[in-house]
Amino acid sequence: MSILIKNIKQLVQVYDHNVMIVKGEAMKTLPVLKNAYLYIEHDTIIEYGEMEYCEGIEAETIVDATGKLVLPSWCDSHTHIVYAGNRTSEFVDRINGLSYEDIANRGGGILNSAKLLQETSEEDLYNQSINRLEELIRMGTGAFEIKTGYGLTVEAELKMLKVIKRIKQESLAKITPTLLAAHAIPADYKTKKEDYIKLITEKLIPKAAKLNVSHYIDVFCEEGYFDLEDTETILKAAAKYKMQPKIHVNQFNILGGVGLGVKYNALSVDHLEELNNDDIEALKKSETMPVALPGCSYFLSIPYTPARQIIDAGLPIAIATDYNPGSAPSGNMNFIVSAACIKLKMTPEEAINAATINGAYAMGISSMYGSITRGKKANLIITKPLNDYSEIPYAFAHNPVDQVIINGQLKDIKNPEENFRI
Ligand SMILES: N=CN[C@@H](CCC(=O)O)C(=O)O
Ligand SMILES: [Zn+2]
Repeated sequence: MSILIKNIKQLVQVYDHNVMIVKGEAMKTLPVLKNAYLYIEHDTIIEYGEMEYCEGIEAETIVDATGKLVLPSWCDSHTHIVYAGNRTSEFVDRINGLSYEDIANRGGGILNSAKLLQETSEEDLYNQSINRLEELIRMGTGAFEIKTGYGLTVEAELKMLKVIKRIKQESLAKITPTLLAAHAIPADYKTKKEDYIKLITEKLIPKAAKLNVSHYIDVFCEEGYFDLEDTETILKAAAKYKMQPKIHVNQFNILGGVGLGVKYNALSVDHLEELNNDDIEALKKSETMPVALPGCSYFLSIPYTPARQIIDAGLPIAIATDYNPGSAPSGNMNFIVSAACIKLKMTPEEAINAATINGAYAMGISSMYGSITRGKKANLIITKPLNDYSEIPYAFAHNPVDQVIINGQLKDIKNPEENFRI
């Protein structure tokens, strides 16, 4: 199977060498080829160049992209897309004045989603989750990290892992599973948190490792959830099974989770709505990707991650949706790219770098995803007619996507019958 896309107005994020990460000042650059073609065979980007060099190239499918842009699919490195039902009643409670913390303190929040998930069959959970995922493929996302964390029992966490495994096997999208082993303390363990941590380290992690689905471990390191010591205990237990940390830190309070993540060679530290100089200094000495989640800040009306401080310190940053039922019930990366510009004061170049190559890095897949590079996977967005890539974040809440190519397959996203499964 081969596809030739011709007359591309801007071929965005195009690299001759295999870029893995973009940091600091370099994030201001987004390499673009104007009036270009792109040639794909099977699932792989084979060649690209200016239209004058396209002569003689033949393909089974020809796409005329006159007036349109082509860029790598969004790489969403932080989602909780596998969940049951929703939490609209808490949404209304918050409108009426309760905080996220108030809701959690009265037994709602994550515990609410866990109860629903425990009562939901594996099949139903799979169907709810894959439907959400496919809606997002239509909006341009081609790679997703998916966390467990709404199980809160060994059995329900393993059910989540099995659902993620099935999505990974069946979807054309690239899936990176993460075991969010410690997301909240279940009501039964309220006065015996140590016992719950033992359950995680002695039962859940070994059983999850046996399933061999996830190579990443996550903990919600936060006041009222898991403190620094708990987090370290869990990261140590997971390290025995070679699970690398990707952790929730600094959402509401700074506990030292960034430094701890760096100490355990975290692939990413996510949220960072609160951040201090020690955190910046720790990140400077690391290979860890800071990840901002502007959809969560928007939905909960909490501070936005200080992305300028991070980038101006020479660091990289990725942006992701945090798609979940409690703090960010949207997985629309187009909105996240806009919010990064409007609220985090990132330039369009920085935001697109953060949503593509750096998002891929935060999932450990940037050698194959996140840029238009020969040999990388053909996961692409073909936009509606646009003059420039900066119109993507500018027209916030618009959908710039016209067609997608996912794992080398051209998809008609306007057709409700279109399928995105292998
Ligand atoms: N903060 C921890 N976990 C999710 C929210 C979970 C929920 O409220 O259901 C987050 O990343 O925001
Ligand atoms: Zn999250």
